[in-house]
Amino acid sequence: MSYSAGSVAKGIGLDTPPDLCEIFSANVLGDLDTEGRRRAGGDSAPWTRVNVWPGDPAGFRPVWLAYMRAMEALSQDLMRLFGLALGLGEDFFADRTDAPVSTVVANYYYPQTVPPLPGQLRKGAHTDWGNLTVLHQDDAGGLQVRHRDGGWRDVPFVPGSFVINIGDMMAFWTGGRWVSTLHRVVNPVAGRTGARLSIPFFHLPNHDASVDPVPLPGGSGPSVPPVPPVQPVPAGEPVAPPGEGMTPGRWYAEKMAAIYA
Ligand SMILES: O=C(O)CCC(=O)C(=O)O
Ligand SMILES: [Fe+2]
Repeated sequence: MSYSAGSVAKGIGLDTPPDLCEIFSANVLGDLDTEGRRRAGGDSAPWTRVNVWPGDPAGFRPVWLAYMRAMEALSQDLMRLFGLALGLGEDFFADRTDAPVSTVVANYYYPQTVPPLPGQLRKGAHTDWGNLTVLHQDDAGGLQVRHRDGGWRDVPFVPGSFVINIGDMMAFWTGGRWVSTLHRVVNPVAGRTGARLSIPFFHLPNHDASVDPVPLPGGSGPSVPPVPPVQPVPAGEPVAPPGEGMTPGRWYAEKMAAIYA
């Protein structure tokens, strides 16, 4: 049921050793029949795979399905707020997100009993690929976000709360006005071997929605200086605007391919 998590930092061009993390993953489309999944865009797309559920513990599958439904509804509410915040109206994203290919993941950061390799983290620096991420984290600590001043800030555990990350799609749609949060999970201090668990829900648009920048009231483009890239990321921003013909589906598939290469 678990496998190597690959290296998420490869998604922004960093060549790092594998993340010290195991993953369980399920997609909102993964329980549809073959035809339902195929309609979501091509046989090889990652979100057209069948969900594989463990039989043990009993009740695992219905709990996760209910959680995915609740997270999808919360994410849709947030997208309506995003539309209002951008001056586009609450329904602006509706037809771009009415057949979402969202994914839920459980990240199990196992106890570290041997020293990490140079450059190896629980999860390397990356941005999330969707519209937004609703992240549940436990109190073990280690999640950090990149700050405009070039440093990293700890994201504290706040009981009963979620962490919301802006993803690549919001950065594309807003022409960089909203920044796709660069983040990572650092290793526990030497000798502290405790595990960590986090559960991000990656809210994705329709696989074939347009990701071209939309004209924003007040003008598009960055309103704040870009976050400095993590060295040795190639020059430019961590998330470069996609070329012609990019779709969320292709962006997601290409990032996945880089991460698990
Ligand atoms: O474990 C965390 O707190 C963050 C996980 C994460 O960034 C991810 O899975 O994309
Ligand atoms: Fe992430």
